[in-house]
Amino acid sequence: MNVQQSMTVRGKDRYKSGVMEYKRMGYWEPNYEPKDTDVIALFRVTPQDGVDPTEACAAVAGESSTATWTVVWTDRLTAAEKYRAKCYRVDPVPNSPGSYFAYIAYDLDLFEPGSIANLTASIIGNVFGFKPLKALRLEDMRFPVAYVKTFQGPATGIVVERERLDKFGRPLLGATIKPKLGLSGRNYGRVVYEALKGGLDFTKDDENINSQPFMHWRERFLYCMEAVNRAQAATGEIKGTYLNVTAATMEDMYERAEFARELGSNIVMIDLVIGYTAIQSMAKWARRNDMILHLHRAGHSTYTRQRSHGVSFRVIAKWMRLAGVDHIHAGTVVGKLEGDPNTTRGYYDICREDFNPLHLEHGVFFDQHWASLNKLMPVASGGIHAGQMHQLLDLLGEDVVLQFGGGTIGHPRGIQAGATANRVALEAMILARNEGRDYVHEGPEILAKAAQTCTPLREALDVWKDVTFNYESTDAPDFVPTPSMAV
Ligand SMILES: O=C(COP(=O)(O)O)[C@H](O)[C@H](O)COP(=O)(O)O
Ligand SMILES: [Mg+2]
Repeated sequence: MNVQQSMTVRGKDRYKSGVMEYKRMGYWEPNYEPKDTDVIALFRVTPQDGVDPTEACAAVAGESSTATWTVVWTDRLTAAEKYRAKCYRVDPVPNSPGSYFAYIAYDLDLFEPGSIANLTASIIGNVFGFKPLKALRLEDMRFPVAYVKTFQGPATGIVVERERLDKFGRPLLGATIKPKLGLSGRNYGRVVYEALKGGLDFTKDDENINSQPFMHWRERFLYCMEAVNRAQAATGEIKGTYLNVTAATMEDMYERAEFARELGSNIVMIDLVIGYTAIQSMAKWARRNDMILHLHRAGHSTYTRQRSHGVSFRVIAKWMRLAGVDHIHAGTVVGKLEGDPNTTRGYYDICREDFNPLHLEHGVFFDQHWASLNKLMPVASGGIHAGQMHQLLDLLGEDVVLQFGGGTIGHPRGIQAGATANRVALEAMILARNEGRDYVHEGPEILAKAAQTCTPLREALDVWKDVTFNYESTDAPDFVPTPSMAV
């Protein structure tokens, strides 16, 4: 669709004062072959009516690298050709008139090593507010190995997490304490104890539990760790509770994390809303202190959910693997929150594989080597219950934390019973899978059989059997990938 030759103005005309189209300033280079060492970003660009698509895509390259709206002679003091990001390919988005995929290559030297803040200041810095665009979405990114190697990656990783917990061969089980807000420290600790004693591996503070008047953070930490210790003693298993250290300042977060460590916690938690630099700081702290770092993606849906504008969660997942968290909420598919199966599968692969091959059906547009960065444990959380165990295992695999908040605490016979129902459902499903049974199709039967000797499971299945969340996905691709889209 595009003029397939460079339109870059060369010679002395290039630096004459005045406004020049971005595609003529050198930000559209259709013959450019991206180097192995380039960072690549794929944007979905929706230009305003009447704006030439190639110019809009070139502008995205320009505004996310070196350009401003007019020619500046000071470009000549730099290696401008190298530092200019180059849009090298523009494809119309299939079935979506007016939208274009823009592939943009950035020289590695544009980025400070090991800094998500610096990366994002370019890639999502100014450009999302650029007036000639109606909408802009960052769909995917590819990072060269040399760049990946400048990041710490997950502080602990899946392998070491399992070794520390001494739990193998099955998903881990967790629960978010409910109600999210209002419990006193003592009552909160009681919920933690019962959930862990009933059979869960982890409990979790919710995203908005920090240090409110009804329960200051030290109170929460003290009661939660008492609960963990008692549950460990009662069950002989290692247990954990994600103590949310999210706070207003880094100093406060370090203070809270250090107190969690002093009390013997094996895990702390942060929210995505603390920002990339704070996340990287906490990842380094977690590595130094032998702590697992759980990330709740609080806030992400404000910019990940719409197909045409924002940042895809697959990109956030990549940034977070680089940044160095150990757990990341990545969707449930069957639960209450957004999650198209194929797209979610792509997020899980980004967290757990050494190498992600291009897989358009899963929304993965590039090969990505992870250069031995640790693997990141995805967390499935939000409106799930024991009756979905076969689907969860099938869709999400084994290296995942399945978190049932309401699906534990809302059990008719209480929290311990809710936890037991989930643990028994999981163990029954793992046994069936290991015996080679077709557990996906026989799932309901397998659960019913286990429920014959487990009253809590029977009650859980009875109370939640009809609960499903079948809504149309807002994030699933609205196009069918074609082979020509493979780079
Ligand atoms: O409180 C919950 C879930 O509670 P419940 O299990 O009672 O529904 C979590 O904050 C959400 O799962 C976050 O969503 P995501 O994991 O998609 O970020
Ligand atoms: Mg929550």
